[in-house]
Amino acid sequence: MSSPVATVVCTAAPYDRAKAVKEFDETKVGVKGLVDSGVKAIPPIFVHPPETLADLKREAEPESAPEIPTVDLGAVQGSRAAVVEQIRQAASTVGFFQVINHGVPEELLRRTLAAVKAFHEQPAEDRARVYRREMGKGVSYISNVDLFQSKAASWRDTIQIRLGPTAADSSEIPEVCREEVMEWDKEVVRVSTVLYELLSEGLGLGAERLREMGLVEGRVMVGHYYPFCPQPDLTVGLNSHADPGALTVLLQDHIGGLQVETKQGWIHVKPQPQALVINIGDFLQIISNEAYKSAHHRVLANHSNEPRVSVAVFLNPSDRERLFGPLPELTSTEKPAFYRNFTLNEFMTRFFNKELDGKSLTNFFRQ
Ligand SMILES: O=C(O)CCC(=O)C(=O)O
Ligand SMILES: [Fe+2]
Repeated sequence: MSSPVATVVCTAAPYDRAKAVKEFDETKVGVKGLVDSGVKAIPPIFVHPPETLADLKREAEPESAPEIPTVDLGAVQGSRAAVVEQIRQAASTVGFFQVINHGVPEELLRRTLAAVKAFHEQPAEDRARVYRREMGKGVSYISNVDLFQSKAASWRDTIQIRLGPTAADSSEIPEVCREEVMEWDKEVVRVSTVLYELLSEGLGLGAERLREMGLVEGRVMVGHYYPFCPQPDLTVGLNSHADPGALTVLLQDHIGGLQVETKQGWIHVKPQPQALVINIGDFLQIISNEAYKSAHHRVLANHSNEPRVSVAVFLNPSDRERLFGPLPELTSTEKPAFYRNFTLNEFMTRFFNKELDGKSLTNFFRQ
């Protein structure tokens, strides 16, 4: 007699990722809400594929580890040419540098980080009120800008505030951070104007060239909050990406976790009290005809008990319908334009319809 054949009945429903993502989004309280609920393991929607995880680099680095350059902006008074050269060098290689002596009062750096932290640590119902994916009036609180496009979600929440050319109405900006965001914006405008002048000179152009293209006017601020992650080796804080805009001015707290991809591999952007981190975006790589380079960067999931806070302001041209491409002064028969012309609308639509996992500029290569 043959033995009875066991029939295995699988009662567990197959895992429905799309449903889990939607349910998470509908909580409207982000990763912070999960942490507050006491999760000890990260939900499966946050687990990244093995190829992403294998490449993460968390180990402590030796003292001799490479670092991104630090430029002393205060030295402009002594030797402007030397500062232009340091910035040109950084912008044309790693695409990332830190600036010190930028003139922003230390207490404003501290207050801005504290205000963004306070926004994210408000009672859940206060955050949920501004949780939305559309920028609408110019303020939106979301977890993962690419939540519905990405293969895996990241351990991070964000408040986005439009600062220009049409800024969010100040009454729309949550009161806990309103004053600080507005003061911060003024300082970013001042510092980025100086940086564009130095970057223009580094390209051999007149100091006003980049600024006159309106590259300080289109501004969006993001205030990121990276809560403690119980399983930091299974996810990331922010996927590897290059910023699409012209220039990014970033303020980070003391926790660390930001890394940039260089010829020597991924290196840490070490928190320096009072420094601002500056990076070149794809747009500036294109208009400089690759004299300046945007770089891939990412943030590791935060394993510290203290949350990590960072505030980035993305600087873009204000005119979204104008045609942009490599500047004619930077192209020649020996160095023809590497990219075709495009409008910022076309460029940004391409960026936001995909996962944050790489460069968008390959779509704009000249055929
Ligand atoms: O949080 C950080 O340090 C980096 C943020 C960033 O790269 C971005 O918002 O594009
Ligand atoms: Fe970025």
